[in-house]
Amino acid sequence: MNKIIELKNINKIYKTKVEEIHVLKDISLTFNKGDFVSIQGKSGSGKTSLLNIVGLLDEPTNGEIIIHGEKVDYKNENMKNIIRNEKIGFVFQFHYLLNEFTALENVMMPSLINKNMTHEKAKKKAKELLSLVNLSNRTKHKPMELSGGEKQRVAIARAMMNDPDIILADEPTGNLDTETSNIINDLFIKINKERQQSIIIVTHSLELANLAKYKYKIENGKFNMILPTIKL
Ligand SMILES: Nc1ncnc2c1ncn2[C@@H]1O[C@H](COP(=O)(O)OP(=O)(O)OP(=O)(O)O)[C@@H](O)[C@H]1O
Repeated sequence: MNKIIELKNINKIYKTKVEEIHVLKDISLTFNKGDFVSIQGKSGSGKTSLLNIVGLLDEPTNGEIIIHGEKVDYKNENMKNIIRNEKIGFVFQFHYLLNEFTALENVMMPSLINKNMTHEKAKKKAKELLSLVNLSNRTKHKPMELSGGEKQRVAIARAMMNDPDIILADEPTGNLDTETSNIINDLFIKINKERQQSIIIVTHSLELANLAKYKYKIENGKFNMILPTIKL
């Protein structure tokens, strides 16, 4: 198996003026290449906290993260930026597309920031990704001219621009109706199957969670695998 991300004894404690909230308690987990993982849990259980730690958007209070066999050094901003830009794609509940740019330019953005390919190559690749998410007919539209589901599909295409090993999605269908959510769900399955990209999804949607190969639930700061029900 090909380990992509390992979490070792991760704790997250938020300290406010009035209290300390111990959100994640000694969590150890491994994500492998091609894994499709869903994370469920009650509101406030720590799902986003965990995803932010996996995506290096936040630091754990203690514990280690190892990415491709290399321990993350939180003091090393350069290392964190490289991992965030090259190895991880993010999809959030809100699309965070830039309103002044077209769908095509939004998808190209990560590679323009990374400067890892020519403008022409980036354009070609962004077009291919928009075709993958069935939006070839919307490349010149700006976010205001797209529906909610279309915006989210552009955001997914953008997350894939740098060929990340892993896509982290936080409530990606949270703002969408059932029909549009199903389109997005199918898209995640397609990406995972055809491109072998690992996907970790935080969701309240049972439908989406149930598509995953590995299902977890966070309860009282602990991570528990939901085992398949065996019919006798
Ligand atoms: N920066 C912070 N400072 C203090 N407390 C925080 C901070 N961020 C999150 N928390 C608290 O940590 C807990 C976990 O938050 P988190 O956002 O991870 O939950 P969640 O499971 O994603 O919730 P939801 O499903 O509602 O989005 C919550 O009780 C929240 O109030």
